[in-house]
Amino acid sequence: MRPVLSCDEVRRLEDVIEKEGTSKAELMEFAGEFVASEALKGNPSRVVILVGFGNNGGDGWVAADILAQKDVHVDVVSPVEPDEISAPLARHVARRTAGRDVNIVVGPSKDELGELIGEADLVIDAILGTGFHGELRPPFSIWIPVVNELEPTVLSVDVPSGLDAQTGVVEHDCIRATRTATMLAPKLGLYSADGPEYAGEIVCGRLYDQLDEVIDDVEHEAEIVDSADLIDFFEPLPMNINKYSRGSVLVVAGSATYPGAAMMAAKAAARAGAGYVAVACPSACANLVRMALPSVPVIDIPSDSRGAFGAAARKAVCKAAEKFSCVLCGPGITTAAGCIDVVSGLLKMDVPLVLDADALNCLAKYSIGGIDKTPELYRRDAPLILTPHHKELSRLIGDDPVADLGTAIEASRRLLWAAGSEDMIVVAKGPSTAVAGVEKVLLPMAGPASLATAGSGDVLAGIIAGSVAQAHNYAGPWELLCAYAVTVHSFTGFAAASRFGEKSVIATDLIDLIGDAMELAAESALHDLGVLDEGSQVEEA
Ligand SMILES: NC(=O)C1=CN([C@@H]2O[C@H](COP(=O)(O)OP(=O)(O)OC[C@H]3O[C@@H](n4cnc5c(N)ncnc54)[C@H](O)[C@@H]3O)[C@@H](O)[C@H]2O)[C@H](O)CC1
Ligand SMILES: [K+]
Repeated sequence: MRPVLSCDEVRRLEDVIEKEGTSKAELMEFAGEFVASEALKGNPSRVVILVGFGNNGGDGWVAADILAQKDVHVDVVSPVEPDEISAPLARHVARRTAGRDVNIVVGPSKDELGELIGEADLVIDAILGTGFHGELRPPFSIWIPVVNELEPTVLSVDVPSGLDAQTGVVEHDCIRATRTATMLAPKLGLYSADGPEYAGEIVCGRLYDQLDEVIDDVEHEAEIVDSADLIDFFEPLPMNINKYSRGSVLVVAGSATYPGAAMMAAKAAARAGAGYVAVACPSACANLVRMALPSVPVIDIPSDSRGAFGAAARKAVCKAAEKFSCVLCGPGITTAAGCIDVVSGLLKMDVPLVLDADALNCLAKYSIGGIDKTPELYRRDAPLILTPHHKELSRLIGDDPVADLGTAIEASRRLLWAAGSEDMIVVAKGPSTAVAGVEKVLLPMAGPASLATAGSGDVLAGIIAGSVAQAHNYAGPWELLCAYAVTVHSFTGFAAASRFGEKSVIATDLIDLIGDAMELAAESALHDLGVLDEGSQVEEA
């Protein structure tokens, strides 16, 4: 797993490194060397380097110096003369570079800037990094649209300029990078909100050779999960199993209005590998589910007058739930009184439980001011996995806003710290999904935008429940198991997008591709580990 840091954590890490004897000035030299080495990969003959007033610009000035020494024609575009640069370290390297064989262009007009970029093979964006806040000011608010309009190959330094490195939000405008060379560790904003759209491919410069020894001296906002980290989940099925010992899931879902949610979640749990999946749904939709899923037993639960779980549902559901290795509750249930009862009944049982969709809204409904204030509702001895999207997560914490990855992680931590349990996991769903546990927050590989389609969450909930059900002898951490399920879901998105077209994917397509997705994820893990070479992977896929 690879750490992702907040801006504060990066600053603390720089301080730790400085205490160990490597100054910030030296780090800037290493950052510039890394940028230059990334730039040279494309063998450019002309490079335009856009620099700002701060240390991000400093990295750009160092790279300019190195590239010029490698016989690359370098134009440095600066808002001011090197002597007028405000950050002392950056001013020092700018003055030094000014004495070398580089062409410095101070405050160009729009046309001059456009001409320079038009002639260049590569643009290096060293305008703004982690120090950028608020609204983009001139001249950068003028430069950035000129760059984007010409669509050159752009290498951004640390983060694309205009992106808030912490939140990933682009308020006004932002450089569209082909690649982002980030320093020491990726910043959270590269994975949040607008980050993935603007950052392009992310490469990380370690800068400091003893990074592994000091990186744990600061907290990590999150950790990126690579397929290789999930290798243990791709074991083939052992011979000596039966349908129950493989793992069983009870899907407590559906209503007269939303029978499809129960069908999709149940089928996904089975496709994810559970040997026995049953559905407990209101009698109002039981026959529909039976007809749609011939391989799935359906337990009739008393309905209310609208076809949702009724007053007698809690007892019937809890009795049925006793026999299963995992219970998934929520898809399509509504928030009727009987549903709230069912959720509270299941929470009192010590069965591994996944709460999704309306089960989360039921939980929010019967706690005042957010469930983080009423942890007794969900303190229990078996794994509890909550799978909220941003709106559901906001409801769970008393309607405080959850708008991006950073606020989703913060909200998840509020719930987890209140419960204080290693058995509780929040899968905070969004364009980048965070899997948060009390110990750590994981960022599994994000799927394509095609996954933003109705029912996609029911499929993910099914994959999670199916995976938990199979984890009999699993010693944890549960975060990693959920990260595996999220990764498989992401791969279903890629597989479905290539088969049906990016815009045409619907949730039911994903279910039948879960098996393919598991194979793609396994191949990607073997490739990461160097067991499969590039050629064989392409052949297999
Ligand atoms: N992480 C590391 O170990 C290293 C990082 N380095 C680089 O340093 C930058 C951070 O540098 P800093 O000087 O703190 O900030 P910036 O260069 O990003 O920007 C500050 C600069 O920008 C101006 N500014 C701020 N907001 C705006 C705005 N809204 N509009 C216009 N201008 C704005 C402000 O006036 C400041 O002058 C980090 O990203 C790395 O690239 C080091 O090289 C060492 C290693
Ligand atoms: K930048």
